[in-house]
Amino acid sequence: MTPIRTPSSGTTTLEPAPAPAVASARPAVEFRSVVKRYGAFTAVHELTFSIEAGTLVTLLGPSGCGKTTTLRMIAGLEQASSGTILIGGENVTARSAAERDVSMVFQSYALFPHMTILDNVAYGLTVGGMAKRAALEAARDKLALVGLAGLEGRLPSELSGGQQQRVAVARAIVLEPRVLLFDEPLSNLDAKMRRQVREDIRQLQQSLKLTVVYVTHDQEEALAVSDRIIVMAGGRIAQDGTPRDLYQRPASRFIADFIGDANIVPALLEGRDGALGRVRVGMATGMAALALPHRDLADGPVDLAVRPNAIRLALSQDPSDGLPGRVQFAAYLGDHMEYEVAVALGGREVMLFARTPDVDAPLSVGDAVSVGFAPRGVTIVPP
Ligand SMILES: Nc1ncnc2c1ncn2[C@@H]1O[C@H](COP(=O)(O)OP(=O)(O)OP(=O)(O)O)[C@@H](O)[C@H]1O
Repeated sequence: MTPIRTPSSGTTTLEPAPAPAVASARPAVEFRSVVKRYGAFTAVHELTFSIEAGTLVTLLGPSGCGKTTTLRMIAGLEQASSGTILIGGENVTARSAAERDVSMVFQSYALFPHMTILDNVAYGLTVGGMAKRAALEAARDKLALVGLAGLEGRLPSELSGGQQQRVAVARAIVLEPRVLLFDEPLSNLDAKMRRQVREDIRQLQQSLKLTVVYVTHDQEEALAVSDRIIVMAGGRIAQDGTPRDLYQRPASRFIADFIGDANIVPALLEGRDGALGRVRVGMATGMAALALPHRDLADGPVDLAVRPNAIRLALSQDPSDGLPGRVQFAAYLGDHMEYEVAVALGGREVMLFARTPDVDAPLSVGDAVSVGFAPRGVTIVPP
């Protein structure tokens, strides 16, 4: 019998253990038109997605978009108002948290303060009926796996935040759940530890082929750890794709701006050749047309998402060199410069945010510049 323990649901005994969270043909998690209402308020609208076993999928979005509610519905800590939730192909919609064979790692770690970390990790196994000795052995193995060999006898208070987070991960994986859930696991760590722990989580997930659903509001973290990202906004999916899809082919202005910074620049799509469209920026200038995927949009005004590092700045007032602009702000950041440059576009002044590697010959506030775009890092965004 396999126990599953979520700090808010207590410890319960489950059905005989199915296979651990390794890859299989069926989706590990499937949502079919799942809705969550709180009274008259709909927090999650008709959500449909599936998560392949052995992958790490992130639910990403701004505060209040419904990602935690979605994660908690996978865990069984919230019940869906309607729709169907499947885990490993089984309909678990009506099952409690204890009956779903999932494990959740919480922001707060939720370790037992009076127990050694070895006992913390072994706890769920012994409660589930495993002999103490075997449970301690399995716990020791998992602690070694997360890099904590030698510290088994310590209390949680004798560990750093990053180490406590690893204990929480060991405690979750020792149960060999079908799906491992992470709720903003790095939010209590400082910037340096965040990077380290996120790399550890990703490596562990890949080496054990774990199925992980991961919630964060931090787009960089999502890009760094995920096989796939489901971006949510207002309780709906705004885009579902690989990190590369989201960055290179954002489905909307919202995604372009949320995944990496983007300048939204008005432009004109004026013809096409195969998949590429001819795009003109700043009609009154000599800037050459860009050849960009037209994404099946009609000719006419379009928005471009221009990444800050795709902006090229040169000291020049010649309009044939690019769009005329003026530096409004400059900051030195060690390995790159950041600028804000005002350009006149589409009859209004647009402020562009640029990042350039040239720290040795920086531009100054007030400099007249010509602004060009490197095609890599520029994409047409659907309205
Ligand atoms: N128990 C509840 N009762 C009423 N409304 C709730 C409840 N739980 C969540 N909500 C609402 O549902 C919406 C989605 O909440 P959720 O916690 O899923 O968002 P989130 O994207 O995880 O945000 P955050 O990053 O701030 O945690 C929010 O508007 C929230 O106020």
